Amino acid sequence: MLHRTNVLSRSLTRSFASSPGKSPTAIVMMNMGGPETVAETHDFLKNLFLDGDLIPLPFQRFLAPYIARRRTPQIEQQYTDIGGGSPILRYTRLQGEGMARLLDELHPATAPHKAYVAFRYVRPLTVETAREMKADGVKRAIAFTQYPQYSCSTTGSSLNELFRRGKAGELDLDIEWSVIDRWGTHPGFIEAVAQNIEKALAKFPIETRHETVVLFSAHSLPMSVVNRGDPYILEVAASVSAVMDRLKHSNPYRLVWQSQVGPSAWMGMQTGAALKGLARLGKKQVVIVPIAFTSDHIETLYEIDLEYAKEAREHGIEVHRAESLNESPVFIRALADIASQHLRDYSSNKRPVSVQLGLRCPGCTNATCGHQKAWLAKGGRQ
Ligand SMILES: C=CC1=C(C)c2cc3[nH]c(cc4nc(cc5[nH]c(cc1n2)c(C)c5CCC(=O)O)C(CCC(=O)O)=C4C)c(C)c3C=C
Ligand code: FES
Ligand SMILES: [Fe+2]
Repeated sequence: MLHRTNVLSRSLTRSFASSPGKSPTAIVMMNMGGPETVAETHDFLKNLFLDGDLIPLPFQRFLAPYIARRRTPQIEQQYTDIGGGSPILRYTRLQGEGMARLLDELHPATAPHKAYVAFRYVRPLTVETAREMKADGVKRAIAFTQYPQYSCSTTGSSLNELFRRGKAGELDLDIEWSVIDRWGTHPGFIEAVAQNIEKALAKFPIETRHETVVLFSAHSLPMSVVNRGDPYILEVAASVSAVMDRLKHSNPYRLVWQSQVGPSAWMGMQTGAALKGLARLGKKQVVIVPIAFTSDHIETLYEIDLEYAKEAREHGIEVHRAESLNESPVFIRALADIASQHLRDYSSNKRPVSVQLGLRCPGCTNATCGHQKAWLAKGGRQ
C-alpha cells in the first residue's frame, strides 16, 4: 500500500546522525550523471565517449576526445537552453536522502542508512564516493542502480566500473556489497509514473480525453546492442505494460524510442517520426511519457519539450508531457520499498545479486562483464 506522505518535508536530522558510532549501511545511487554547469559539458562527453562498455570505438583513447570536442558546442547549447545544466545531481541527492530516512523506519535492523551518489561520467565518480564511504567506516553497501530497466550500456557499465575500481584496490576490501540491478515493474514506480500520466491527461477536455494517445518514449539503443541480447527493450516494454494495466487501459498507447546518436541503426520507431505519423492519422492529443529515466535531463527538457512538442504543435497536435519523477514522494517511497525488500531478502538468503544478473547477453564479447558478474556474486570480495 502506498502512502502519499511528503517525505521531503520531514526533518533531515534522523538517519545517519541519529546513531553515532554505528557505521551506516550505504545505499549507492548509480547513474550516468550530467554536466551541472554548461562548462562541464565537454568533460561529461569525453568520459561518455571513453566508456567502451557504452560505445566501443576503435582507438578509443584518441577518438573519444576528438568526437567529444566536435559534439560539445551543440550539446552545450542544449544545456544552456534548459537552464544551464543537468539537474540530475540535485534530484538524485534529494531522492536518496528521502529514501534513506524512510529506510530507517522500514528496516531499522540495518539503520542508519546513508545515500551516496556514484556517477559514471561526472563527479561524484565511483572512486570519490568510495573515499567518502571509507571515511564513514562503511562495511555494508548496496549498489542501487537508478535506471529502472537493465541495459549493459547503462547499469552494466556502472557495475563494470565498480568491478574495475574494486580490482584496482580503490574500494575498501572490508565492504560487503550487494546489488539492486533493476526494478522496472515495481508497483511503487509504476504508480508514480501512472499518477504523472493522469495529471497530464487531466489537461485535456474531459469529452475528448479518452482519445489522447499515451506515447511512452525511452532512450533508444543501437541495434548492435539489441541484437547481442540486451534485456533493456524487453524491460522497458514490461514497464509500459504494467503502467497501462494500472491505468486500466483508459487510452491507446505506443512505445517509441528517442535520442539516437550517430549513423548506425538504432531501435525504432523514433519518437519524432511517431508524432508526425500520429498527426497524419488525424490524432490531435498526445501525452509523452519518459519511462526509462527518473529525473529531468536534456531528453525531457530539450528534446521532448522544445523539439518534439514544437514540431507536434506545428502538425496540429496538442502535446503535454508527463512530469519526470524528480521530487515525487510516491517515487521516493518506492525507492525505499525496493531497498528495504532487498535488505530483507539479503538478510535471509545472503545472495548479493539477482539470478538474472548472472546471465550474460548471449552475444556478449566483453570479458569485463563476465569478471564483474563473478566478482559481484561473491559480494565484491576478491
Ligand atoms: C536508460 C537510458 C539510456 C540508455 C539505454 C542509453 C544508451 C546509450 N546512450 C548512448 C549515447 C549517448 N547518450 C547520451 C546522453 C544521455 N543518455 C541518457 C540515457 C541513456 N542512454 C541520458 C539521460 C542522456 C543525457 C544526460 C542528460 O543530462 O541529459 C549522449 C550525450 C549527448 C549527446 O551527445 O547527444 C550520448 C552520446 C549510447 C551509444 C547508448 C547505448 C549504447
Ligand atoms: S554486453 Fe551484456 S553481458 Fe556483456
Ligand atoms: Fe544515452
